[in-house]
Amino acid sequence: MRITALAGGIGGSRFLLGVRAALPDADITVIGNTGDDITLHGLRICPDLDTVMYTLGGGISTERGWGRHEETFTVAEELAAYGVGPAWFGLGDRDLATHLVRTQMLAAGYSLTDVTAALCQRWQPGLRLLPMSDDRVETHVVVDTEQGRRAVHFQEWWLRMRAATPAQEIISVGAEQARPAPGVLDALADADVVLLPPSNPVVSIGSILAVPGLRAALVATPAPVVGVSPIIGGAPVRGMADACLRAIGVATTAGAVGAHYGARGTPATGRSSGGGGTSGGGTDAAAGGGILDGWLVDTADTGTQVPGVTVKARPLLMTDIGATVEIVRAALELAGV
Ligand SMILES: C[C@H](OP(=O)(O)O)C(=O)O
Repeated sequence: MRITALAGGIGGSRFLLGVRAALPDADITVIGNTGDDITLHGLRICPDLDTVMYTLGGGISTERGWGRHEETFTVAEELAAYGVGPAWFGLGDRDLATHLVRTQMLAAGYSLTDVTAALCQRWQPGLRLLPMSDDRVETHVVVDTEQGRRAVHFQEWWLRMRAATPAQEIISVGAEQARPAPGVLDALADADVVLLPPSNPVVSIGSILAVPGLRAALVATPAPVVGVSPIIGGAPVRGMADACLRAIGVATTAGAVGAHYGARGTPATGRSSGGGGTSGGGTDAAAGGGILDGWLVDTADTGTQVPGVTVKARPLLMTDIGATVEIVRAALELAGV
């Protein structure tokens, strides 16, 4: 079976562990979010791609959910001693090696797709990890500060501001010019099933959908498309998705997020921009419309309805790998595969 999943970082990776365990023989392709990417100290850092790679490759810090296990932070401490920040970004020593390799390869002319494949040679995640685009797309957040309105990088808003400063707007800078990375559109067209893990619907899945052509490929694929709600009982399972949803005028409920994704082929209600949550991918709106055939919600949200979408309720907490496998099986059952 060919499974294609769109994924952010921590939530997406935990779900993917379940996909791999549920279907060890499946051909799994992951289209990873690169909107969180940032350049620090001259290094290109791809937090979500690395979280998928480390989690599936057994190198993740399971306590933190991001970065390497058995990590040290000597370089970050030395930088701080020079007064060089930002202190809010956790740059570990082991992790640094990944960014050095990536930056060196990008500078030598390799694409992010090639670099990601090369890094995965080491980690053997058991799936094909593709960046959503080889072109640079960065999520920026418009906030009001004492110095006035300004745009900050998503990482600064998420990590330094803890998403506590209301986002006036979330923008996918560069999305309109971005092209899907090689293999991305084929992975959607050739899939037997497409899964949307319980990743952040705005800054993870929304960023991926902001790449022109991605939404249209989801609408057009003959494969069923099933999503798993990241919202349970009116709150995000983890992360600060509520702050992101507020910014795009979508309520923090499983039903509202399902309607935001929308029934496949129909104009989705509640979707505030063509980019699927973030603005900047607006040119894709013409090819727009909803993307879901099925929507899995938690039993806390039993009774949720999304017009045109088959909704099923079951426990959605990914407490351990066994529970996650059962969620994946329910998603596949909903997809009818
Ligand atoms: C819900 C979210 O999942 P991600 O978008 O990182 O996959 C998170 O873990 O913050």
